This record gives sequence, C-alpha cells and structure tokens, in this order.
Amino acid sequence: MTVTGKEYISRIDNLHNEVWIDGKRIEGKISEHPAFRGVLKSKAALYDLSNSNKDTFTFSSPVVNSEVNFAFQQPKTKEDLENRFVATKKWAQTNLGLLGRSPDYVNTGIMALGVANSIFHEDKKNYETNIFNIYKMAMENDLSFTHTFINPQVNRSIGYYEDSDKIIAAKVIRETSDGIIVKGARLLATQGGITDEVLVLPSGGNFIEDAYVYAFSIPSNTPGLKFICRESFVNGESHFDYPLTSKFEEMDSIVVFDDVLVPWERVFLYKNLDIACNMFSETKFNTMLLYQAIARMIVKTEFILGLAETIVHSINIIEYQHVKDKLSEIISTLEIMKSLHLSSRVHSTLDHFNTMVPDYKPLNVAIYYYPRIYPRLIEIIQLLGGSGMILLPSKEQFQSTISSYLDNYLQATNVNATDRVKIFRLAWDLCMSSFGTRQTQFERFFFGDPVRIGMGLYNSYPKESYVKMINDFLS
Ligand SMILES: Cc1cc2nc3c(=O)[nH]c(=O)nc-3n(C[C@H](O)[C@H](O)[C@H](O)COP(=O)(O)OP(=O)(O)OC[C@H]3O[C@@H](n4cnc5c(N)ncnc54)[C@H](O)[C@@H]3O)c2cc1C
Repeated sequence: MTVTGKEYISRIDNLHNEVWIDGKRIEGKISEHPAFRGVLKSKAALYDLSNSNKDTFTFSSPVVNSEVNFAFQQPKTKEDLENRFVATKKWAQTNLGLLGRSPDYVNTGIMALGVANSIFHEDKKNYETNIFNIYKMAMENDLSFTHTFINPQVNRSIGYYEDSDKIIAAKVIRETSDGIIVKGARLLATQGGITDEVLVLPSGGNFIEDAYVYAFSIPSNTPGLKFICRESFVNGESHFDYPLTSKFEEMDSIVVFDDVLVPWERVFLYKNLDIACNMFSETKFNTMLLYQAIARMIVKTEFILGLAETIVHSINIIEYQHVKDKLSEIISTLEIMKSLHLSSRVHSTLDHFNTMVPDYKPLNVAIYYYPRIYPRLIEIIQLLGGSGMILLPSKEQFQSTISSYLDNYLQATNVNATDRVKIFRLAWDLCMSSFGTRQTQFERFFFGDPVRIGMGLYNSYPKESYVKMINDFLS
C-alpha cells in the first residue's frame, strides 16, 4: 500500500517516540513541534505526490500483491533503473535535493537487503526470513526508516577498544528467549524520531567482540529507545526569512538504547563477522543507496546552478570573465554527476539475485568527488553574492514604516528590493545559516568519512590493465 501525507503524519504522531530536545521530552504531537513541523510537512508532500502520480511513483509488487512505493522495487531491467531515477529526481525536486534522508534513501537499502536475504542465512537461525519479512512489512505499510551505523566519536585511534564498565557504543549485553538486549548509543540518526523504524547496521571498530556484531530494525517507539536531538536550526517559520530551514530542517539525533529488547524476529545478523564485513557489497546495499543519492545530488546541483545564475543576473555581473568561469565550475559539476549516474545505468548488469545493479565504479567516483566539490559550489555562491549574502532585512522590516528606504537602497538591476532580498535569503539559507552550514557538513560526510571513501575507491578500482599497458610498452 501507499500512505497519504496525512496518514504518515498521524502515524508518526501516534508512535509517541521518545524524542528529547532542549532538555525536554516532546510530549504532544511531534508534528506540531516547531522543530519538526516544517520537515514533516515536506515529507508528507512526497507521499501525496506519489498518490497523485501512481504511474511514476508506485509499482505493482508481486511480493505483497499491491501497489507500493518505487523505492521498494527490485530493479530487474535497465528500464526499471531508469524509472527509479526519474521517480527519485521528481521527489528530490520538491525539496531542491535538500532532504538528504527522504524515505526513498533507506527504503532503497531495505529493498537491497530484502531481495538478497539469502546472504544472511545461518543454520538453525531465521535471519534470512527476518530481513525478508522486514522488507515485506515495509512495503505493506509504506514505512519510513532512519538508520545508524556509527559509534560515538570517543576515540578514533587505530588501537582503541572500548573496555570501560560504563558502556558507550551500543552492544548486546544479554540474550533472552525473546531477543537480544542492547545497551549504549549510536550516531547519528538524521530524522531520528520522525520515522516509523530505526535500521541499525554493523558499525565496525569494535568487531573484535561478538556483542558488537549485529543488524536489526525496530519500531521507533520500542521501549528504552531514545532520540536525543541537537539544537533545532528553525529560528522562525517565515518562508521569506528562512526559505529552506523552515521546510527542510531534518534534525539529527543520538540514538540511545537503554536496555532495549530487540525481538529475535527483528534481528537479521548476529555474531557473524564474515557476513557483517561483506553484507554491504554482497547485497549491493551501497550501490543502490548511491544510485538514489547521486540522483538527489544532481537535483541539488541543478538548484545551485539556477540560484547562481539568478544572483548574477539580479546584480548584473555576468559580463565579467571570472563570473562566467565560476558558473562553468557549477555546470561542469552538474554534467560530471549526470554522466557518472548515466554511466552506472548504461553499464548495469544482472546479479545472481536477479537484480539489475548499476555499475559501482562511476557511483563510487561520484561519491568521492561530490563531498570535495560541494564546499566549492557553496563558496562560489558566497563569492558571487558578496555583501548581499549578509545584508538581509527580515520580512518585518519590509512591512514597517522604513520600507521605502529598503525599496530604494536594496533594489537590484533586474529585480525590486523585496525580490532581491528573497533571492539572497535563499542563497544565505543554503550557504551560511545554521541549516546551510549543516548541509555542507552533511554532503562532506554523507556516505562516511571522505578519506576512507578515497581509500575504498583506490582499493576497489581495477587497475591491472593499465599497469599491463606500461609493462607492454616498456618491453
Ligand atoms: C549532518 C550529518 C548527518 C548524518 N546522518 C547520518 C545518518 O542518518 N545515519 C548515520 O548512520 N550516520 C549519519 N552521519 C554520520 C556519518 O556517517 C559520519 O559522519 C561519517 O561516517 C564519519 O564518521 P564520524 O563523523 O564519526 O567521523 P570520524 O570517523 O570520527 O572522522 C573524523 C576525522 O578523523 C579522521 N579519521 C577517523 N578515523 C580514521 C581512520 N581510521 N583512518 C583515517 N582517518 C580517520 C577522518 O578522516 C576525519 O577527518 C551523519 C553525519 C553528518 C555530519
């Protein structure tokens, strides 16, 4: 089935998840809390868009015999991949690519795990069935997920192993006939508390001990599960003053497991180091997530290009060569990202689960490249905007008795003062507000530490034929 926006919001409200912000637990409806109201509306709009365009956003699932969201579809042909790209882009366009964890992100991962469930097979355990049932349940109910795969940032040195009595990184402290008991914390759940479920994936680092080797998904309102939020960046809900923050502030949280009972039927990996180390590549989890993520990044880059072009025309600086050169940097980024995504689709192949899997290499290059170029794109907007990025009176000023001064002194060549400030407020919210600087940090660390992504790209890239070329030439 597919939910409507209203159904999604009321379901999240009814979960009464334990969400803490500014030292208080949210007691009423989370959808009415200022920190979450905007983002929940933006997410609800995605579900409504799907329901009004079923041809684009749903498919008929043979597994659950109903229409379900596109992200759950196992792609079996290149056309399926193309359709997935179109749907992802259309969803991302509603939020200018700024909702990094729109539901199709983790739902795509759930699909990858669900269709490759046999890799979780272990004798006398039901892990293989459990992950398939989670996938099925997610489709049947159009569930949304947050995910976490990072341990608290206490000590990242190579030799560090947590051995204090007071548990920090979440670990299994007991097994019962009903399930495993988990205690400790995990970072960093974007949208923690406003999704139906939490997908908890192996984290690495502490794999030396079985107690850290696990994967499961549980409802966000499981007893003992707490989401401790950072401070909200929503300073006001005016779309004029905070055009992006007011709609797309996703929130990030620490996930605390206070002796949480994870029922056995929700566990799909436990104590098996081989599976923990190989599951992301064998299930194509990373590849499929990147296929979604790079599509979103393309939309975000289109937005940045449109914004830069609007700025330069509003204050008429387009005649300068360096301005055109800066715009060309954005254009190049957009075309590179589009080409890498297309290449992954053109070179997709069927794997032994009958999934049409995009080529990992160009996607891996894209996720190596974008975290490095994104801060430069933001810098370009700042360089083009100059003091316009700072001198941004609020809507109230425009409605006050001094508005005629603003109308005169803040006008631009091609737009009046109000529209000029609207454009520059958009640029400020993307680049310089708390929301905007978080976006930059998000893109830097979106898929993990960029340094280790670079190591992974080098390690996985086939280089033998190029070395052979040298050997052949020299001999
Ligand atoms: C805004 C935002 C949202 C996020 N949302 C989510 C989410 O929804 N779910 C989720 O699971 N995670 C999320 N993350 C976490 C993200 O996955 C991590 O930031 C990323 O994996 C890096 O881990 P870390 O932050 O602990 O950095 P660290 O690993 O602590 O890295 C800090 C620095 O130390 C260096 N370093 C540390 N260890 C090594 C090493 N072994 N070798 C070389 N250099 C090293 C790094 O290169 C880096 O410079 C989010 C992060 C941000 C910033």
